[in-house]
Amino acid sequence: MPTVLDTRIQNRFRVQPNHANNNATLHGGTLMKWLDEVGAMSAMRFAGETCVTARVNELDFERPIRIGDTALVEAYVYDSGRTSVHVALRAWREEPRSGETERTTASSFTFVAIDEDNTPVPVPELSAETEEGEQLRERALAADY
Ligand SMILES: CCCCCCCCCCCCCCCC(=O)SCCNC(=O)CCNC(=O)[C@H](O)C(C)(C)COP(=O)(O)OP(=O)(O)OC[C@H]1O[C@@H](n2cnc3c(N)ncnc32)[C@H](O)[C@@H]1OP(=O)(O)O
Repeated sequence: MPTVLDTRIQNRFRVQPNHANNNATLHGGTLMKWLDEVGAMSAMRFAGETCVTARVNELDFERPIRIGDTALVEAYVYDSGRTSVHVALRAWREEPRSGETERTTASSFTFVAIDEDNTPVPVPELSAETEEGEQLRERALAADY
């Protein structure tokens, strides 16, 4: 039975001028793409199957990420259904020299595990196991991803 912490994946992206919007900050669509990529990795680690994005739940752009910052994206599975996988997503801007971070974004995406014919397939049960896993799960269920 996979645990919440087994599914926790972080990735960093260097925010370059070609990622900018007209405000010279990171384009929200680019960030959504990065959230989707890291979220899918987390869902697949949990399911042991290919997963596709079925739904982008609420997505809050709380703070901008500047060009030259590092975008730190974290995903973990906090709930599952028969074939669906619910992934909490958060992003931070990270100052590359100091490592200082500020949370910028919170969301959750729903993925569905599928077979080679694109038919939904069952996923395992999720275990919190540790206190940290339980805290992450509770935070996401309370919608503070
Ligand atoms: C470069 C800069 C440019 C920027 C520009 C912006 C970029 C911004 C990027 C954003 C990122 C977007 C995301 C892209 C990432 C891909 O490109 S992935 C490809 C896009 N996704 C797809 O093509 C999936 C299309 N959908 C499907 O194939 C089918 O609906 C699915 C998901 C396989 C489900 O099949 P189904 O026949 O509906 O299955 P069904 O048995 O009814 O339901 C199965 C389960 O799915 C759940 N489910 C089905 N539909 C949904 C739904 N809509 N919501 C929630 N759950 C659902 C059901 O509740 C059920 O759950 P369980 O009870 O089993 O746990």
